[in-house]
Amino acid sequence: MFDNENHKAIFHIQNGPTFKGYSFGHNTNEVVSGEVVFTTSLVGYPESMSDPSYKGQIIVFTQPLIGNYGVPSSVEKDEFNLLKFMESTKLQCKAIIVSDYAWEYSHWTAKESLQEWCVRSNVPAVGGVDTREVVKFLREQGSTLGCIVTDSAKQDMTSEELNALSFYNPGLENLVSVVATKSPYYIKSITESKIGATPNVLLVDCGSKENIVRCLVSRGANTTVVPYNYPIQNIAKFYDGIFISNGPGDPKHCTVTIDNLKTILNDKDLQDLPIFGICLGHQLLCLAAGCVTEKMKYGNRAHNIPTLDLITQQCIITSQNHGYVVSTSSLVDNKFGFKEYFVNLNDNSNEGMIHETRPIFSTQFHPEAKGGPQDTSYLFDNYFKNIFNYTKKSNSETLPSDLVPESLPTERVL
Ligand SMILES: NC(=O)CC[C@H](N)C(=O)O
Repeated sequence: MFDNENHKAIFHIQNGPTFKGYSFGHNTNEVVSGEVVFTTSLVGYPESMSDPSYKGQIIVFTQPLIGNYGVPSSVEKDEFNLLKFMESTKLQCKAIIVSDYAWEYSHWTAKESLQEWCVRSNVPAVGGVDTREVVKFLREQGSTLGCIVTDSAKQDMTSEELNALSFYNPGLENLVSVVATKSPYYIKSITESKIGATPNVLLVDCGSKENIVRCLVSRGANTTVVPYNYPIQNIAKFYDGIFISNGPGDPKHCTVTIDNLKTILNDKDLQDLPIFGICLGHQLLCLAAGCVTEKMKYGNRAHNIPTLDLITQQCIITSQNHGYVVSTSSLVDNKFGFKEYFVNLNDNSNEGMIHETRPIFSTQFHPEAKGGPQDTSYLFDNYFKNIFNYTKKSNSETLPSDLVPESLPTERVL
């Protein structure tokens, strides 16, 4: 369908090297820029590229051959009315960089090529780049901004000219407000919960991956999803558990969510309420508990990161995608009673926290694993054990009218 194997493209890292390759995605007269990050995952490019946490980022895939199994349907739904293959309704990252683009693809789920997906989503894609060289630079220099030039008339730009361009920096923006649902929606579980009564979970959407919702409803929870800035402290008492999702950007931009969580942590009537957070959700919970987050040199993005469970002393292999991290020292002697739960065995960075007595824990890695190994799905089971042990203090109040399940949409509101 496309014949742009010879369409030249430039990938330039701000104040760093320039790579000349070919464009196999969206071609534009404009220069496209963002934060350059690399992932060492071997599979799962459709899941990564549709993960809202990658908003504003240019993903460099170190797996040299990308595109060989095509792209599955971006609209097909499963039995819960959730997207079957994608982690959100859109291709979320700013652009992609690969070594070798596979012009031919084959897979039973494939509906289109990676090129077709990128072109119709207006996402630039550059092939023919020495991605090993890119990673060597980023590991020394740290994550940095970069740009892509696909305009044929601009292929002679010098690195001085490229450095003089203005680069978009996603770290400066509250991207959670861009990707999160705009108003509440509701997913009814059609699975029998293991304990008879169907629990009701409140999911705080900061840019949730579709599989996080699936991990909840497939275990039997009716799930109400609310935007990141919804005043959850006022409605937490109506639910059997709170869940805080993943999401893009610097966690410090989500001050509303942090403040709301702080109120919940301090509420005497909610001391037994189960809470679970993943990635950005972990960072927000930690910030609410008085911890500190910082930007990592180049982040952890991979599907095989060894992590130690400090309670069982077992090593688990985890799926990760983050550029910020909770400072471990800020978890020591935590005034809310939290302690470190998991630690990264590659770089010793924090991978989770757990409360000493309350049913609250969170992880920096991704137990929902799309893509990635499912070693840590037991954490969703532990969350459900907490939910089943929790007996809500009976309250005679009724649910606010904007959260009555029957009147809510059944998919995210964008
Ligand atoms: N996957 C995520 O939730 C990422 C969290 C946060 N945006 C980070 O990069 O650290």
